Amino acid sequence: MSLQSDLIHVFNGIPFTTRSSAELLRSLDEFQARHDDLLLVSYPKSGTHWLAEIMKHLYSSKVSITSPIEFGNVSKLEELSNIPTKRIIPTHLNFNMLPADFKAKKCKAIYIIRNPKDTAVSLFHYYRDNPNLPTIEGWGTYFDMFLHGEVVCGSWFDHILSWEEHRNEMGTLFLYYEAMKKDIFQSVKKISHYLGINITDNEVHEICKKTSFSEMKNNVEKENTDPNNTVCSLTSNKKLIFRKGTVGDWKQYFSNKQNRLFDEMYNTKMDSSNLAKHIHYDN
Ligand SMILES: Nc1ncnc2c1ncn2[C@@H]1O[C@H](COP(=O)(O)OS(=O)(=O)O)[C@@H](OP(=O)(O)O)[C@H]1O
Repeated sequence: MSLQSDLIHVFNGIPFTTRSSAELLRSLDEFQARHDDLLLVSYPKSGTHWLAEIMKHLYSSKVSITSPIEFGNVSKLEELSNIPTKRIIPTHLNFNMLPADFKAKKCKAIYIIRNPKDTAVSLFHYYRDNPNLPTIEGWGTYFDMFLHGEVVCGSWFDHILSWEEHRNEMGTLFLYYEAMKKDIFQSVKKISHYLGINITDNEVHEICKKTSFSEMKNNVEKENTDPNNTVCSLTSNKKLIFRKGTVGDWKQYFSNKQNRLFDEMYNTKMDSSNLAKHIHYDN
């Protein structure tokens, strides 16, 4: 099956939507990072918006949460360079495509990981609802596409492994969606510790309340949508982001055979991964 379509182009072997122009992707390597830039990194549908909302409250108004670095055309990079405050930059980029200056300057990065089975289901719905993504035939066809990395942003496995391989270069903090669902208080404390932000337990409790799934979903209904109001390069429509926000939804979708195929691929690809023992794969 061809990965190319009117909405998708392949760059460095990875499918991107046309919302990330080839010209922009080509010029990423010239991007000037700043020492205090913070990257919020994820494979799509792993909890990026949740993490960004936590950041917004942790820093209050002293930072700019920008649009994703791979979204738009080259003028976007100029816009980013003109931001006067500390920048929090979301991205779905594989480590190998990250602008080199972030690596040279050892910028902090937080990478959020979700059980790939739930990630796959969440991305399936995104494909169905998001006009920026090509039409897919159904769950069965999509499942094979996901497993073989023929979806936007490429292979989940390659994405995770690329960031794990270089984890020490930037001191990347890895967070796990399911651990956040289980104990958001400790997760917020962990993030604030990583960033060196002093925060009281009461303040942490407040952040937990303000960033709950229901609170964030309700807020979307009240907001106007503008082209920059998601932290996902694949859409500007926030209404597409908040679907269920649960753990284990994959069980409603995977057949026994699909589950076996997925487990085989996971075990092969993640065999030498140290992160694998932290991923909530069996939830
Ligand atoms: N606050 C909060 N708590 C728990 N879960 C949450 C929260 N906010 C978003 N979500 C769920 O995260 C999924 C979307 O992931 P992303 O934000 O990474 O999407 S995107 O790739 O940036 O578009 C998507 O998952 P699914 O519901 O399974 O589709 C969202 O519902």
